[in-house]
Amino acid sequence: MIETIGITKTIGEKMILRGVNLRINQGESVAILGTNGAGKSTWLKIVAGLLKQSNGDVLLDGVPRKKDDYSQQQRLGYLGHQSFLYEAFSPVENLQFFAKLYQLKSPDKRIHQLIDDVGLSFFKHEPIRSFSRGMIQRLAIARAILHEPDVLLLDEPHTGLDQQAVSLFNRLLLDLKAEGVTIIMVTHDFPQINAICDRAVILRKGKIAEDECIRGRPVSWIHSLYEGEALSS
Ligand SMILES: Nc1ncnc2c1ncn2[C@@H]1O[C@H](COP(=O)(O)OP(=O)(O)OP(=O)(O)O)[C@@H](O)[C@H]1O
Repeated sequence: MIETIGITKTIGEKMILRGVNLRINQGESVAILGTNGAGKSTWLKIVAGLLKQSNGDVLLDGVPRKKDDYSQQQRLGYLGHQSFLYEAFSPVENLQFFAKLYQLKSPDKRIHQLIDDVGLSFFKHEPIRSFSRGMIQRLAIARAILHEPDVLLLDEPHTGLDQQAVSLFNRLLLDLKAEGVTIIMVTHDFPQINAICDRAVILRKGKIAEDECIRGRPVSWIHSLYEGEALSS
């Protein structure tokens, strides 16, 4: 379970988050929505431990989140706007490097399987510096789930993916969801929200404006919720 209690974030004069209270249970799949600049990525980075909140608490199964807590870090997979990959390395070498960081035992089979799963097996020994944006994103997805986290924090994960990669990735996410992995996805992509998520949280100006179950709802309803209309209709 992930809980953020009264999270605020101020940078300089700017108050980006204004008291975000959110509880997400293990196995939930939640979309975090909001207009540009609403504070979605900032909130996600705080949960990921990449950014420190100004006030408030982040709890992971009731335990305060600490940046250097290795066992907490091990449970989370984060995919942000930066890939964290090394361009001189091939897909295999990149994943071997991260497997070492996560101290995975005998990771080779999983590395090759994941490269296969994201459709990069043909390029697995080529340095990624010549890869397209979508290919990098495919590998970044593999990197984020390499250590089998039970909470996935995804910031606009479908960006740059072609239709085939979107389908591959969604299938992968749905498999993880079926295994009980928590999925928290910042996105503007309504069809993908509809395909993956059961709950939508809408941030407006650094605060939660809506928090609704969207299971079985059409994309148009989620749109209305986003626009602030659904509850009155
Ligand atoms: N390091 C920083 N210094 C100053 N302002 C920042 C910093 N990081 C974020 N901000 C500001 O905080 C606000 C929220 O940013 P954030 O990236 O969290 O928004 P977002 O909801 O993810 O937006 P988008 O949909 O555009 O990705 C923005 O106005 C942004 O300019």
